[in-house]
Amino acid sequence: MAVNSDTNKYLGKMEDPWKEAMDHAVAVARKAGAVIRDALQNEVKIMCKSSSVDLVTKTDQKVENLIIASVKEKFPTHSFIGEESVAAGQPCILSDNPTWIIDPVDGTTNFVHGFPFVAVSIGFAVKKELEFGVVYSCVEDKMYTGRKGKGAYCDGEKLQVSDQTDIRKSMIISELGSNRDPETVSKIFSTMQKILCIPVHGLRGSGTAATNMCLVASGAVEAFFEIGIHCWDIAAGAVIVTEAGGVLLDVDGGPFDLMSRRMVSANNKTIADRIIKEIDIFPAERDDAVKK
Ligand SMILES: O=P(O)(O)OC[C@@]1(O)O[C@H](CO)[C@@H](O)[C@@H]1O
Ligand SMILES: [Mg+2]
Repeated sequence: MAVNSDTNKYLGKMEDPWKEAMDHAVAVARKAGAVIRDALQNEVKIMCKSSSVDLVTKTDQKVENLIIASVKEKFPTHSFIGEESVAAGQPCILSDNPTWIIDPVDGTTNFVHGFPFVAVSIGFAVKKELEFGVVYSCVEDKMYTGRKGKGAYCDGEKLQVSDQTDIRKSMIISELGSNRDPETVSKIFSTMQKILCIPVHGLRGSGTAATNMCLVASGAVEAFFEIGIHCWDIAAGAVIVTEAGGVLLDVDGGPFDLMSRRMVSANNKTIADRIIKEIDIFPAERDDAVKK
């Protein structure tokens, strides 16, 4: 049967209603990454947000504005949750509307120190369900993508999590975070100590949650866990990990909740459950907590 090009277009859209949005995310993430790379050549002026170790720069704000303006022009009805917009007082509520969840510079501390792991992270959710994720690790120039039901890729190569089920042969990645409350820091260290002493092969941290999740998806590490991350750090990575065959759980073993600021992402449930056994949970206010 002959199919004319209009029908093809229609069928194409039916096959993937968010293809255009995802292609746009990849293009704008690449553009944003080039801005970050350029900025790395210059002296960076540092500002602080919630504390002296919660850093932000003009580049974070410039890149977030660039991404939002470019998406708004193409998809004017869509909603946004962006790290710097939330810091400036915008609400952090995930509605049913198509929503872009953006971390313009994941790894700002790395960025200001020239530590070479910085990512642009763009997740996209519809009816509160994540549809695709794009993480551009811009210093390495690696483009990671995940599309619900269609797999995860890095620069066109299909990603697959590690098949390791033995925690003693595993490499784990986590972060120390930016909370310097001594009680919280000691819980983070005690969790890391217990995991190290299982013993695991190694414990790492890249300084960017989005990159950490891509490392789980690539099979370079078996798991990444953290309490204190935000939805913009992990929305894109969540799709990339699950599409590479991995699992996402809450740190208490319950279902993953994007807005809860707690997550274990792993190659499989055996590894995730083993890590969960060692996590000393501490409180972190939800991203969507109603502000008084
Ligand atoms: O502020 P940024 O640079 O976008 O986020 C960086 C980051 O340190 O914040 C999270 C919470 O600690 C970490 O997992 C993540 O790597
Ligand atoms: Mg971040």
